[in-house]
Amino acid sequence: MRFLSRRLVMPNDLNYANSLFGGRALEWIDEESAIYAIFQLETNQLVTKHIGEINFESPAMQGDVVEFGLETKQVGRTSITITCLVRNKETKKTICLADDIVFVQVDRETRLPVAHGKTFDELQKRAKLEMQGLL
Ligand SMILES: CCCCCCCCCCCCCCCC(=O)SCCNC(=O)CCNC(=O)[C@H](O)C(C)(C)COP(=O)(O)OP(=O)(O)OC[C@H]1O[C@@H](n2cnc3c(N)ncnc32)[C@H](O)[C@@H]1OP(=O)(O)O
Repeated sequence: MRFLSRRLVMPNDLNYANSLFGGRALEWIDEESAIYAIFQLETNQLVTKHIGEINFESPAMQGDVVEFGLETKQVGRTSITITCLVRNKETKKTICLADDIVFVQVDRETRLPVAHGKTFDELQKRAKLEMQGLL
């Protein structure tokens, strides 16, 4: 899993209990995962199809920096399934885990699913090269 992005928890992100609002965390997860999926599949014609179970494990407080770990779990014909882990940058404590986030490539005109032409192995190979700084 690669931690590619960070955000600062600001006053506007808090719930009545002064911790990070769950809805804001979901918004960030959707956005971070979409950006990751766009670069994995090399297309921006993606829609969020499904967000599976999300487990909120510990709160984030105002002033905390949270980081987003992203990983490709599965690659289908038109879809990609992503895991997103949000954790506290400093303590590394897990804030929440979204295990099944599915994006589908759709045709610009018809908005129906279309094949993206990528495979899991291909994406894994590319990720390895990126981690070695070769891409
Ligand atoms: C260079 C930088 C540029 C930056 C510039 C960025 C600008 C560009 C930003 C774009 C960023 C996008 C991020 C926006 C995120 C939203 O906010 S999108 C808005 C919310 N989402 C929607 O409105 C989608 C509404 N849903 C739909 O339109 C239709 O359901 C869909 C997506 C076309 C799919 O239709 P469908 O009949 O379910 O299709 P179907 O063929 O049955 O399934 C398609 C695939 O989904 C899978 N699937 C279907 N149902 C499920 C399910 N329940 N669970 C799991 N998988 C499922 C199927 O297994 C299949 O996968 P494959 O086997 O083909 O890989």
